[in-house]
Amino acid sequence: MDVAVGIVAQRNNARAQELAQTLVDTLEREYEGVTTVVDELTGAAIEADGVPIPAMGDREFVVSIGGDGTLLFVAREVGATPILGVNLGEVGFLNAVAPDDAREVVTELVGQLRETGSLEGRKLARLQASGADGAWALDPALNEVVVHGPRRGHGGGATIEVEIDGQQYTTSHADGVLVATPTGSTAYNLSEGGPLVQPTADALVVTQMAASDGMPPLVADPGAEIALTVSDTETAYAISDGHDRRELEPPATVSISVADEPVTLVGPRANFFDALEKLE
Ligand SMILES: NC(=O)c1ccc[n+]([C@@H]2O[C@H](COP(=O)([O-])OP(=O)(O)OC[C@H]3O[C@@H](n4cnc5c(N)ncnc54)[C@H](O)[C@@H]3O)[C@@H](O)[C@H]2O)c1
Ligand SMILES: Nc1ncnc2c1ncn2[C@@H]1O[C@H](COP(=O)(O)OP(=O)(O)OP(=O)(O)O)[C@@H](O)[C@H]1O
Repeated sequence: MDVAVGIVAQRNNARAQELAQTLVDTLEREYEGVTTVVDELTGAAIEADGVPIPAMGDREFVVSIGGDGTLLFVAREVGATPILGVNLGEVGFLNAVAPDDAREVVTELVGQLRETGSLEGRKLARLQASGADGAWALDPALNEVVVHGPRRGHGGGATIEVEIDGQQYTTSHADGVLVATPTGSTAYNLSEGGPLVQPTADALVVTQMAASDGMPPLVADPGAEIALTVSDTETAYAISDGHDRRELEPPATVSISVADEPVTLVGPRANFFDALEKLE
């Protein structure tokens, strides 16, 4: 079969752009029937034609070269298209492949596609967050959805009630409340005292942020319908993966549950316990 591969390099990162060039050269020169396309910024840097990243949605897979932020960004843009994460960032928790191994892994994936017509991927759950009656929705979150008051710290919080499947879990004054996926458990959730979750576990985590009268972080059923109601403040925000942000008009309720469409990662799986060392 013909194979089409998308490649996104972290912007302003010459090393990432060079690796993108190497992958383009390797795949286009050494393999017949394989086409590559890069994103617009990478294209400008390596003097190739680039396409908007959402247009890579019809590729067999997309290579994200950069840090965790770049992978989160690519995942937002390409939806269900499988992603291979190559780590050129500082933490690189979501990206299992080292730059020196990228060529080999990419060619292996192309080989697999040609032999079997498909790729074995791992599905990572995302969260959907929406306002009352579905009036608005955030981009699906791979890490977490945060609802917080006007700002972090003294005097910046709000009262936030947490309901799980219609039952109250806790109400407290807090900087915010976050709902994390297993993937996101090692990110913001960890800084706020939430538990680490093994990536193969099917669960959601609800963690209060600097609550004055809080409850322990809760590991919730993946099917849970979570409602966060924010009050006693002029403004508040709901944020997906630190990027897609919605200003709320309190009192306001944000409904959070597992999204229909997961992210699919391909390539070698990072060893979770080894990867934890990166967080220290
Ligand atoms: N205090 C905090 O820990 C804090 C505050 C804000 C945002 N964040 C995280 O940053 C994410 C957005 O990432 P970005 O790179 O666009 O922003 P960013 O540039 O602010 O990076 C935040 C850091 O989080 C790391 N990170 C992201 N996802 C991770 C994961 N699943 N496991 C371990 N580390 C991870 C990144 O490598 C980076 O070091 C948000 O989803 C949130 O989880 C963390
Ligand atoms: N090729 C690109 N085209 C457009 N925007 C990009 C591109 N690459 C990265 N970005 C933007 O940069 C952000 C990610 O970069 P960020 O500085 O957070 O680095 P990172 O991948 O997390 O690496 P590090 O770990 O070094 O911080 C994305 O959210 C996106 O907005």
